[in-house]
Amino acid sequence: MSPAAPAGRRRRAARALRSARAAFGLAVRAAPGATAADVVSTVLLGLTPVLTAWLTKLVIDRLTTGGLSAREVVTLGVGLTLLGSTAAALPHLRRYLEAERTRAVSRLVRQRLYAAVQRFVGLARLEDPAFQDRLQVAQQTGHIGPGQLAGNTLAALQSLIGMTGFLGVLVAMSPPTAVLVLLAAVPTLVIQLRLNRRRVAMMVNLEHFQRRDMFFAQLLVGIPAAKEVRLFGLGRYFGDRMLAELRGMHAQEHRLDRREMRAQATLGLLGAVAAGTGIIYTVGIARSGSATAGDVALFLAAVPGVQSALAGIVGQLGTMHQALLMFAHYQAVVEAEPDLPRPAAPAPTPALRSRIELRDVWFRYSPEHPWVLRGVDLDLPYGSTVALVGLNGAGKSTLVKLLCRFYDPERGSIRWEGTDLRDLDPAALRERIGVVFQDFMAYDLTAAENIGVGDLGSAGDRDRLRAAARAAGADEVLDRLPRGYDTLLTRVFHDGDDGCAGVVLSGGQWQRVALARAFLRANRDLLILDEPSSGLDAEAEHDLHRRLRDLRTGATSLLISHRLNAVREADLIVVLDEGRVVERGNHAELLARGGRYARLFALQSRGYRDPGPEESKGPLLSLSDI
Ligand SMILES: Nc1ncnc2c1ncn2[C@@H]1O[C@H](COP(=O)(O)OP(=O)(O)OP(=O)(O)O)[C@@H](O)[C@H]1O
Repeated sequence: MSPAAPAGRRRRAARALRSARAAFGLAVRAAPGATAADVVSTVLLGLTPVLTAWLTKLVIDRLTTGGLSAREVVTLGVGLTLLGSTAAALPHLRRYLEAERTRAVSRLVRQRLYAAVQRFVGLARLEDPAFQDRLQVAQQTGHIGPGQLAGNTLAALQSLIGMTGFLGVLVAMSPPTAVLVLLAAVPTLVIQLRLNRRRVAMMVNLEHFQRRDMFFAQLLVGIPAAKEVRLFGLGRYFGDRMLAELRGMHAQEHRLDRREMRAQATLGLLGAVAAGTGIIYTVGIARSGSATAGDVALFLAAVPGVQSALAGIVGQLGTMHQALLMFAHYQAVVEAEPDLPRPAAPAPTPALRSRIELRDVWFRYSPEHPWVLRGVDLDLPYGSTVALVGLNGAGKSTLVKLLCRFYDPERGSIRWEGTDLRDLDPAALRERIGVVFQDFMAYDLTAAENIGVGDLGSAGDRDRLRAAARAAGADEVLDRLPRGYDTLLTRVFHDGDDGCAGVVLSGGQWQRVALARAFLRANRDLLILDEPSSGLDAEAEHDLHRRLRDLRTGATSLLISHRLNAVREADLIVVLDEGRVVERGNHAELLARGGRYARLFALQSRGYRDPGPEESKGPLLSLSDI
């Protein structure tokens, strides 16, 4: 055996111990009263079978020797009845206490898990598939672990008390049988622990299958994909892919189940042989007169008593081990290092009064990905509107993510009033920014909530919500909804009170709601609009840009748009190509330069005019070119 093996085992044991301590701590903190009451019930329940067997032996011995007085009959009867009542009632009390504890633990664990996820201020961790797998395991099993661990420990304690009592009896009556029964349990314990490790490894491994299975199932039943699934006839295709994932999972489970079944059956056989040997031995000594009938009865109760208690302990240890291994994933998420370094003493984030500077910014999503930004130098001066244009994939939205500090540049720096974003508190920085993301969220909430989440401090102020909606051109649409601003904007949920279904907004209407959300933060220092008008009709777009002009007065804004007409009034237009700034200037300067911007602008404006004789000679692009 290599010297690394014991070290690995020690590390595993130390990790398990740490997880166990954390899990117990959580269970006790979540439900101290229920846990204490459960401990008392457990001790009582553990003592009951041994005391019952002992009283039964006394009854049999007294009966066979003929010395049972009326007083003893009453005493033994009352004792047996009390023990019977305890054995009958306490399991129900324990079930109730366990349910109470499970609920309390579930609340506490979830609260900690989601608080931990919120600590990841960036996006990289959430976009890592391996971390997502772990997060899913933590979500599904983290809340079970501590409760289950406490429950299993108490059950094991109950078995241990019972076993100790019966073992005492066995040792007194037949030490070799006691040793045999104990030895028979050792392989069970070892094999059970090994099987558990395999099961947990399999469960983690299956998580990826499960997420894909859920993904295909969601495509089949969810609303977002319903149109394409029907039109393209994808139901069968996605159904087959879902079943393939399910088959993959079941094949792994099947292999492990078979292995477990074989191991359990062999171990059961071993236990039966040990018990049989012990019984033959005791009946033998009873026949020779060295034991009473009561002793035989007690022995007959003690052997299966020890065995079932041992099996119980091994089973409980197995489940505890499994719960611990699963809980370790929860622990790993809760204790994960922050995804972005946060300064111990963040610099204050001042109001924007001079500029935001990007200096030689290089960025890629990971070392395996290509560079997305390659040495970008850019200034966003206070009070100006900078427009960012470029072809698909040029890196525009990525630059927005860096400005919000969802990621850090790999090289170079972004400075806010001269301070590197890495030295600021991300929350304080984001407080100063209002954004409409290209892939903005459509929340399955009411219209008022959909706007209010833009600034929770103003969410209850209906006048401010209306003003933001008016600025985004959404007020009229929302007013006409069945319940006005209180209408649910979804078909996924209905109003819990009267079952009133929500409504579905059009793409452009949603975009106005998202704009209203950003306008609720309009007093922020930097307003970023990533494709704010892509879904709007021509009239609404014209209207929006007029409003934006008013709103931008005195504010600093970054505008991203493929519609060059929408950015022509910007103070500075920056053309990004494959992560590099290739042109910069105002609209007139860029047109005069006759470069990439001028070509793109000519191309777009040509599309709005009747083609002249030269232009109508042929299409720029036909479907056959694709
Ligand atoms: N989370 C991510 N992980 C890995 N690569 C990404 C991620 N997000 C974007 N990319 C890649 O980065 C490049 C730039 O994407 P980005 O969204 O910044 O382009 P864009 O200029 O905004 O494009 P568009 O005009 O189409 O919105 C693309 O090649 C894209 O595939």
